[in-house]
Amino acid sequence: MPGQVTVPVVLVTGFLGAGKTTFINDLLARADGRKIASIVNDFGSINIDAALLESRTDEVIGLRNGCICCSLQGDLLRTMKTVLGKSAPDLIVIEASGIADPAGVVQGLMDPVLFRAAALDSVICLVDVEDVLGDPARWNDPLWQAQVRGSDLIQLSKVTPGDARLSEVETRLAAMGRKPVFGLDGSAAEIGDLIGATVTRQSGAPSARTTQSRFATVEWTCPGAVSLPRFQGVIQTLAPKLLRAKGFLTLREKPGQTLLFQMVGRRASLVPATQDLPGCSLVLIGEAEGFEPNAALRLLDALRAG
Ligand SMILES: Nc1nc2c(ncn2[C@@H]2O[C@H](COP(=O)(O)OP(=O)(O)OP(=O)(O)O)[C@@H](O)[C@H]2O)c(=O)[nH]1
Repeated sequence: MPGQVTVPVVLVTGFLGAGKTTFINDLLARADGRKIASIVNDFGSINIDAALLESRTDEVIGLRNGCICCSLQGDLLRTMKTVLGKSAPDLIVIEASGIADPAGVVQGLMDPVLFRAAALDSVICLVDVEDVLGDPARWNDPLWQAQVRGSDLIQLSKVTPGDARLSEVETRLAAMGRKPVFGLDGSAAEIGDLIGATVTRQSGAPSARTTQSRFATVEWTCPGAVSLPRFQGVIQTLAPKLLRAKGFLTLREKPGQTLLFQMVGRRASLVPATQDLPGCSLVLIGEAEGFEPNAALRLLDALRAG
């Protein structure tokens, strides 16, 4: 279309809990008046990431119940067209789920009609330094590798500035051909680092297709409040098999207050949420081999009893 403005698109990828939402929120806080639309793909039907971004972005759309690298590719394209049709943002940021292979998302975004209106500028991958240093097996994880190799830029998260092991992380990422690396000194990539880069892309089949069957997910909601010690007991029981858990909680001990629960590996936090959501809604994810959703649901359901 003559005179059509092409909106830049940034895809944010990275393993479960690597810090994608945190990075996007930080980016939005530094938007300098730019109108940014965010499209967030959570792996479950409860849209936690969309809720976490809502207050910071001009428009946030959650894509649920599937993965945008495969089953939701069509939904992503339709959503992009809707966003472009109604608001003409300055930038579209897409957060892939932590189980997505970015190659599948990139393939969808290369749709020639869409590309004229919204062109993918860069793919940035969040690499959780605590995770790779704490669990060196992550370097050989095929999905993690697909996320790193499928990106143009790397942003490190959970960095302790001055940590002598950072040079090892940098060297290993460089050996995978991944540069530049942001965050070695704790800093974050700017919007200007993410757009305007000319990256040559080729459409092709996604490299890894292990994502859907590899993980098991539990979604649990409860209209009322739960007891904190009993909730902690359930999480402690499940923790060895969990890769990621997140959600909103209401506790009997703190009536009327919504809390945000986050767990990545063995590290958990429970902090006041900025949203006011009644009851509890949680998403738990683990490797299908080892994590039993029905057993987890039974433990969680027992929390309703008091
Ligand atoms: N200390 C520290 N914590 C971080 C950093 N980035 C993220 N976190 C924490 O890590 C947890 C997961 O962060 P998110 O931003 O939700 O991660 P995500 O990649 O969006 O998670 P999924 O979408 O579930 O895959 C949260 O408790 C964050 O507060 C960081 O740079 N430093």
